[in-house]
Amino acid sequence: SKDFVKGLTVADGLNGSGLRVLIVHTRWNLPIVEPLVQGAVNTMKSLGVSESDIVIRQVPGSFELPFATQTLLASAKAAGRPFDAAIPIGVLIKGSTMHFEYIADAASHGIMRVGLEAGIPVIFGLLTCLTEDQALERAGVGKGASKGHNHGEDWGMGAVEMSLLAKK
Ligand SMILES: O=c1[nH]c(NC[C@H](O)[C@H](O)[C@H](O)CO)c([N+](=O)[O-])c(=O)[nH]1
Repeated sequence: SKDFVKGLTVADGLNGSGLRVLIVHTRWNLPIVEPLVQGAVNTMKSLGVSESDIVIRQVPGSFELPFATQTLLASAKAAGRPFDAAIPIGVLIKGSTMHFEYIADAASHGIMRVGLEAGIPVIFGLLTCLTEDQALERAGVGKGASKGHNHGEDWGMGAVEMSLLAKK
């Protein structure tokens, strides 16, 4: 039976073999970012993507994700080893100032623009949470009994699906 997670169903026939995927993740909120990265990697490997075709790089925070994704996609293409998709991963947790809103807005618009301009699917791997507990649950490491659902898995699946869509 297909996993049904809030409107997300597993697309049929997702074969990721031969795809190259870039993951750029933040060091901010790393204890939550790490399980998200692992969830994306494990899901992509389960869909046939080779571990050696998954390149993982890191940046300080979410505000740096658009630039890093843009420049790494461009340099891989220039080197003749283009990526089929990119998954920028960051966790924004609302603090006591408006910093969160400005970064969340800038990073989300930036990430969207990078994908459209590069013509390469860029998955929205940003958690924008009001509390740390919300973020932990969405990384599948919640403190409650359920532990939540690791959204990194959805992002890995989306990267494979969108790569195949772009190749058709
Ligand atoms: O990834 C994050 N970066 C954050 N700030 C750093 C920002 O992304 C940049 O790295 C920094 O402003 C330097 O450019 C965060 N907060 O400030 O709350 C946050 O929650 N998450």
